[in-house]
Amino acid sequence: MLRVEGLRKVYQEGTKRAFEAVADITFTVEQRELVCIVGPSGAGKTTLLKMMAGLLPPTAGGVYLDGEVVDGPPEKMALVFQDYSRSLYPWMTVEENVAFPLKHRKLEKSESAELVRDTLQSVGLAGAGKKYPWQLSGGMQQRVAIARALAYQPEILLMDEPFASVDAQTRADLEDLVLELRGRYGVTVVFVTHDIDESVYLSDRVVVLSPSPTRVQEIVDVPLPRPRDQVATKELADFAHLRAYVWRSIKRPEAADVPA
Ligand SMILES: Nc1ncnc2c1ncn2[C@@H]1O[C@H](COP(=O)(O)OP(=O)(O)OP(=O)(O)O)[C@@H](O)[C@H]1O
Repeated sequence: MLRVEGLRKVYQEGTKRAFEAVADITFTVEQRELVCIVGPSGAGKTTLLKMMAGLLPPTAGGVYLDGEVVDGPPEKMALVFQDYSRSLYPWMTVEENVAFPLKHRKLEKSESAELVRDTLQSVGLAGAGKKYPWQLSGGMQQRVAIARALAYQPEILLMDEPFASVDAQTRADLEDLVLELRGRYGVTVVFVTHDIDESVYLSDRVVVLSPSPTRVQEIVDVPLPRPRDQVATKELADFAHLRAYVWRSIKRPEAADVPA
């Protein structure tokens, strides 16, 4: 349903300092799939996600959602970024932040209030609606950002290193929250991460990117059983094997020659 085809991005095109960030990327994401994108630092992961979100025009190729070209932010998509402190409005309460994107939808006030209440409850923040973001911990603020994205009722959630700025325990909790919410809302998730363990733990498939100018190095299937569990899943020999495989593919592309 979401197809990335021959995508290329050259920054400052036509100038002497033109820089090819993304060379040629093609892959598809099926409905309800959870696909992680990993790659070395500076590989162009954010550039790719911005093009997928219709925020950055590609130099060549295209992104297609249900067969239609994406040339601006699609109604069916929502985004969650790493930097929750900049993505939430500090002068608005948690409820107002979650309700903000709903203003574009012509919803009854009661309908909008119900969506805000339900999504805050689903991320475990039922009691925090009247607080301001700066009164919450980093992990709680990121939950607000997730609730805001879900209240918009997207078919696709694009997440750009959403848990890179929180501590390890909170990160594990938020990973499980994403898995639970995907089950509950049936949303398709594209998740950019630096963290190989995180990519294997969450994914149905991992798209491994090469260093810049970026190409798809390979796409790794992750047939680990669901529901996943932070301890039981990570104890599996298959988890260790996949993790090592993806790691080698990123660090030493030529060394990932044992099939996953
Ligand atoms: N607006 C821009 N103008 C020029 N070059 C840019 C611009 N945005 C990004 N780049 C360059 O494109 C390359 C890819 O950047 P991008 O942020 O997409 O990579 P990334 O894989 O998300 O990085 P990281 O792993 O560090 O988060 C980098 O070399 C970066 O300097």
